[in-house]
Amino acid sequence: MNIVILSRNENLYSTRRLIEEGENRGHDIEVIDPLKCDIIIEKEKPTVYYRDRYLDYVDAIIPRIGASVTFFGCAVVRQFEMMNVFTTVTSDAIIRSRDKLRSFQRLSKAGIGMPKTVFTNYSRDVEEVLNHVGGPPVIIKLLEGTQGLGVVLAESRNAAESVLEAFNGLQARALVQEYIKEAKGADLRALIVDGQVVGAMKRQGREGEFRSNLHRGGSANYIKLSEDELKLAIKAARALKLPVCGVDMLQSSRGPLIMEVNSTPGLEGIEGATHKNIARAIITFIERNRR
Ligand SMILES: Nc1ncnc2c1ncn2[C@@H]1O[C@H](COP(=O)(O)OP(=O)(O)OP(=O)(O)O)[C@@H](O)[C@H]1O
Ligand SMILES: [Mg+2]
Ligand SMILES: [Mg+2]
Repeated sequence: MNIVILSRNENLYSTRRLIEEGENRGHDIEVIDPLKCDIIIEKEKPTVYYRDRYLDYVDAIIPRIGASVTFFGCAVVRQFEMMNVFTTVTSDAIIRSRDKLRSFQRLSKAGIGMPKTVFTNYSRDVEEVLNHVGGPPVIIKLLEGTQGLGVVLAESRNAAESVLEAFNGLQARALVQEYIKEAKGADLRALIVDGQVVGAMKRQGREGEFRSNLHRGGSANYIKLSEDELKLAIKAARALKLPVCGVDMLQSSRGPLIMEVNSTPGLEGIEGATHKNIARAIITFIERNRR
C-alpha cells in the first residue's frame, strides 16, 4: 500500500515509528508536509499536488496535524477524503476535537462523565459562574490550548476574576471547570486504535504542579485501567468519531471523568511507558480497513 503520513516533521518520534512499522509490513511510506500541498478542486476531479506531482496513487493517509496548522492541514485531509482515500481520522473529527467546548458538548450528550464545565462570554457576574462549578478553586482553560499551556488553576474568586478578565481582554475564549482535586496532579491517557484501548499510562505532574502534561515536566508510567475507565475511554472515542486517538481522564471520587480527547496523540510517551507497539497497531488498523 502507499501510505502518506501528513506531518510537518519526519524526525519526530511518532512519525519515525510509523515509517518504521509501515515499512516493516511492506508498505511504501511517504511523509508529506500538508502545508506544501496544493488542493486542486474542479468538477469530479479532486486532487492534491505536491512539489512536482499529483498524489493520485495514495491508498491511505495518517494525519498528524499540529494544532497551529489545523485549518490548512484539515483542508488537505478533507481533499484526500474527497478522493476516497482512507484516513485514520477524518478532517471533521480533528476539527471537532481541537475545540474543547465543542467536544464537551458532544461528550455530555453521549452520557459521558466529565468535570462540570461552564462557558460564558463574561458579561455575567463571575460569582455566579464560579457557583455553577462549586466555587473556587476552579480550572480555567483556553478553548484551543495544548501542552498544558493556557490551563490555569485559580485558587480564589479574585484569582479567577483576574484570569477571566485577562483572557477576555486578549479576546481568548475560555472554559471554567470544576477542579478535580482528588486527581492529585495526575491523569490517565488511554491510547485508542480501531476503537479499542491498546495501551494506557498514568501521567503525574512534577512536585507542586497540577498539570500532568509531559511537556510540563510530568512523568509517565504503565497502568492497567479499571473496567469503568476502559469503557469510558472507548465511549468517548466513539462519541467524537475518533478511531485513533488519545483519551485523557481524571480519577475522581465519583469515578473516571473525561478531560479531553486528542486526535493526534504522541507515541513516544505511551510506547515508552507500556512497551507496546502502538505504531504497528495503527498500520494494521489501516490494512484491515483498506482491504
Ligand atoms: N478539571 C481539572 N481538574 C484537575 N486537573 C485538571 C483539570 N483540567 C486539567 N487538569 C490538569 O491540567 C492538565 C492540562 O489540561 P488539558 O489536558 O485540558 O490541557 P491541554 O493544554 O489540552 O493539554 P494537552 O497537551 O494534553 O492537549 C491536565 O493534564 C491535568 O493534569
Ligand atoms: Mg489538549
Ligand atoms: Mg491534556
